[in-house]
Amino acid sequence: MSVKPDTPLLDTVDTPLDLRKLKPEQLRQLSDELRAEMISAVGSTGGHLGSGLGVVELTVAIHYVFNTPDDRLIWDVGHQAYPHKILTGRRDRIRTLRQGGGLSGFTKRSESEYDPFGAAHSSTSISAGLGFAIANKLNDKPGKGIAVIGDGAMSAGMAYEAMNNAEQAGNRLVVILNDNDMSIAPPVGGLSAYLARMVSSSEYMGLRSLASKAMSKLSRRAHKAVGKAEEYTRGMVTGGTLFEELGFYYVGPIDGHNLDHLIPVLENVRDADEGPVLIHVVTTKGKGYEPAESSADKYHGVAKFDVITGKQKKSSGGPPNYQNVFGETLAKLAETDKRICAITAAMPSGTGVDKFAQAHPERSFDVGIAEQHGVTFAAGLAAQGMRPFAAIYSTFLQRAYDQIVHDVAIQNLPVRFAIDRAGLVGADGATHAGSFDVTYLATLPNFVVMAAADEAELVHMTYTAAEYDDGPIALRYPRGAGVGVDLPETPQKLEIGKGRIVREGTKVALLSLGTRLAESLKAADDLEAKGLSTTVADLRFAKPLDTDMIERLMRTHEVVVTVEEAAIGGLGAHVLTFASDNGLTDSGLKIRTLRLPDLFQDHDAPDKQYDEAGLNAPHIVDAVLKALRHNSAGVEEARA
Ligand SMILES: Cc1ncc(C[n+]2csc(CCOP(=O)(O)OP(=O)(O)O)c2C)c(N)n1
Ligand SMILES: CC(=O)[C@@H](O)[C@H](O)COP(=O)(O)O
Ligand SMILES: [Mg+2]
Repeated sequence: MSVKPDTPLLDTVDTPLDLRKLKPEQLRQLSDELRAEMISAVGSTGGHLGSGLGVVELTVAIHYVFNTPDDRLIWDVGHQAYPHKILTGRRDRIRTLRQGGGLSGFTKRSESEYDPFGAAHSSTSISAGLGFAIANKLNDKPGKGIAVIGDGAMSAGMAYEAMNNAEQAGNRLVVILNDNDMSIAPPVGGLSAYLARMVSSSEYMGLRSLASKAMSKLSRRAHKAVGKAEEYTRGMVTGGTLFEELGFYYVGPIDGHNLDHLIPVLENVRDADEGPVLIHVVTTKGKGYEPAESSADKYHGVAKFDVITGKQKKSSGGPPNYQNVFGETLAKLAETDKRICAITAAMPSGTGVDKFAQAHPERSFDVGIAEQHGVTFAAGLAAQGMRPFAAIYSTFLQRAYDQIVHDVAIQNLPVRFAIDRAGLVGADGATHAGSFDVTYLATLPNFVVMAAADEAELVHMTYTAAEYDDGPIALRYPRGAGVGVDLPETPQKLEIGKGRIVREGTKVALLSLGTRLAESLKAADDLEAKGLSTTVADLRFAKPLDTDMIERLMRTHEVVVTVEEAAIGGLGAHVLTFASDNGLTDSGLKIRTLRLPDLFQDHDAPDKQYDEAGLNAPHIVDAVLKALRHNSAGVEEARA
């Protein structure tokens, strides 16, 4: 348990209206208390820590200077918005963050009028901010769009698409680039290097005298204030920055922890007649909490932790997680197969690609938050004879759907998709759930779609994908620990489109795809105990289906139930289509499809989410009994 900090000043602030009553000289104390409160809260819940710590002063300054909620403040990704939540009427629930029924770990429209736009996937803030700004302009309403976007999020194409369009917003759009020189991992690529040069270049520092030139492009009022602004900013870059070329007035870089710098610069920008403006703010991820500042990932995402020591309460021991199994298996395969490459879109540790990178740095590519580019890059590699694995979370792969269809599937290129975070993910909630990939991939001609039932299957599927050169192939697996089966010494090449019978019965057949296999086996035990002989098949492939096996089971069993951690339109839909196309439903066969519900499920513990989804063993049993019109004891009910 973390002790709640003493926060006398913060206790007087429930919303930004209270904050704006404070004197500027009180904001330092308020920020310190806000930081302590955030550390204490995340210590007791776990969650995203480093990013929020880095924007404490920025959060205070924005709400102090701008007229939120009428000025529409949009936090990119939203993982840094905990201090914002504390200052916008949600402090009383801050220790429910990411818990079932509690506050979301991201911004969410239904939570507060101070969250005008929901987020969690990155790089949407400038587009949305532009939308708010233009809507207000068209309706002659006051209110700017203020987008706060990190240097990592700035690597995505969408940010540039938005900036390319931003001029029409004029001074109603303010972009604040929060540059902490970190993504989840250290940031990559030319843009990151460019920002680092902007911040550190001695040439630039020597050009301070040109500050007034840059600032004079803003309003006359701002021009008058330029002396003050110049004094408070660390300097200004001459014209010609990338952002200026895109039509922004660039201001910065400024020290994002120094309120004496932040407040007057934000005031100037608020009052400027011209725009759009981009303020380049330099911060430190994890600021003000030593264990975070000194950790390699700056405590991006943490388990519950002891505030004094910073030690996280992570469970040790137990089965290896799927990510490590994938990364290590691929690294091993790549020792003898020089064509294997791995691609991650800014999630090297999350996907296990870091394991591959340690062994094969020259064949490992972190493309930044750029899933679309990552997929087409993989397509190019595949077209040139390489064996690329694009290791991307299911939810983030949604971004690259046209690239999947147009660049990969239509050209039938053998890109291997290692689809991580398949199924429900727990505390990150609906935005991060891997619900749709089976549906969106298995509908595409040429695709092979596999789902691992356990970590040993993941080894086999990784190998199978590596060896498959006939077209695109995907393997999906969930977040976290495996089920504890032995890992094979030698991976097997699976026959494409063939499932396996795990347990043979006669009356009920459960067709499982993915890690619901364990629940299906539990359900089978229960059904057997009720006298219902049950077959359990691990289909392995959503596409191509093992039609021989499915037809045999349909012809020999009374009830067939599909079970998958995927939305409607996945395995169940394909099995039903096959059955009806082939007349297998014409003679009284009972088919039921268990899948994720047709709604966006809120964050909670994964097992509870699966309970809510109706995908645990009791739900499978229930579906069978209902199909057979048996009561819960397995006794057949009289028909009306
Ligand atoms: C489309 C998409 N891809 C990947 C992620 C995973 N992700 C969340 S935060 C983050 C790093 C963001 O870095 P930055 O914008 O610099 O923010 P910081 O955490 O440094 O404050 C990544 C890669 C995501 N949320 N959305
Ligand atoms: C904000 C974000 O998108 C990531 O930080 C995400 O929360 C990571 O999720 P995992 O913990 O499953 O890697
Ligand atoms: Mg960053």
